[in-house]
Amino acid sequence: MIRFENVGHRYGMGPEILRDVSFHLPERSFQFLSGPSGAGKTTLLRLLFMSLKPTRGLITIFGKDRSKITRSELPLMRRNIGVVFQDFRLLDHLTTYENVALPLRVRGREETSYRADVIELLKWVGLGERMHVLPPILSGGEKQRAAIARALIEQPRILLADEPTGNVDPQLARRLLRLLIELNRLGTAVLIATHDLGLMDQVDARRMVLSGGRLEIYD
Ligand SMILES: Nc1ncnc2c1ncn2[C@@H]1O[C@H](COP(=O)(O)OP(=O)(O)OP(=O)(O)O)[C@@H](O)[C@H]1O
Repeated sequence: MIRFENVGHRYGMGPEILRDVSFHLPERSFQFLSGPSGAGKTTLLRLLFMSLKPTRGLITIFGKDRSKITRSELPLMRRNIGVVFQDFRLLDHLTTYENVALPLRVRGREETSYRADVIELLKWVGLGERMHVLPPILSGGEKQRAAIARALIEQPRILLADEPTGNVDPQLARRLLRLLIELNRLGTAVLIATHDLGLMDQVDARRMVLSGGRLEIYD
C-alpha cells in the first residue's frame, strides 16, 4: 500500500535526519513507530502524509510514485490517510460534531448526506453525548477521540497517529489503544508513533524503531 525505498531526508542544508529508510506498510496492518526524541518520527509521518518530499529515495503511495503526484492531486490522495496530530488541532469555535463533519463540509457535501454517518462515528468513539460541546470543555481523552473521529470520517485506508497518548493517563491510553485495535480489525491500517513503551507492550504488533537516522523493523 505504501512503500519507502532508501528514503533520506534533510531539512535545508542540515544533517540527514532519515537515512536509507526502507519499509512496506501493507493494507490492514498495525504497527508502532518509536525512537528517541528527535529521531525523526514526525518527519517520517510528514513524508507519509505527503506534507514533505524526501530529499532522496523512492516513496510509493497507493501505487503512485510520490515524486509524480502533483499538488492538485494531493487532496484526493490524502483522503485515504487519516491523521491524528499530537495537539489534536480541533477548532475551538466549532462543536465536536462540526469538527468531525468539517472535512466533508469543506468538500461541499450536503449535511443531510453525512449527518447520520458523523453521529454514528461519534457514538463509536464514545462521544455520542458530547457532540454538541465545544472542544475547550472536552477532557483530554474526549479531545483525542474527537480528533480520531475527524481523522476517520472519510474512511481512510490508513490512520497515522502522532503520540496519541501523550496527554492522557495510562487508563485512557489503554482505552484509546483498544479503539485503534478495533479500527484495525475493521480493516484500516494503523501506524502509531509513540515513545510510550508501556503502550507498545500491550500489543503484539510490528515495531518500527528509528535511531540515528536509520530504521529497524521488528516483526
Ligand atoms: N522544519 C524543520 N527544520 C529544520 N529541522 C527540523 C524541522 N523539523 C524537524 N527538524 C529536526 O529534525 C529532527 C527530527 O525531528 P522530528 O520532529 O521528526 O523528531 P521526532 O522523533 O518526532 O521527535 P519527538 O519525539 O521529540 O517529537 C530534529 O533534530 C529536529 O530538530
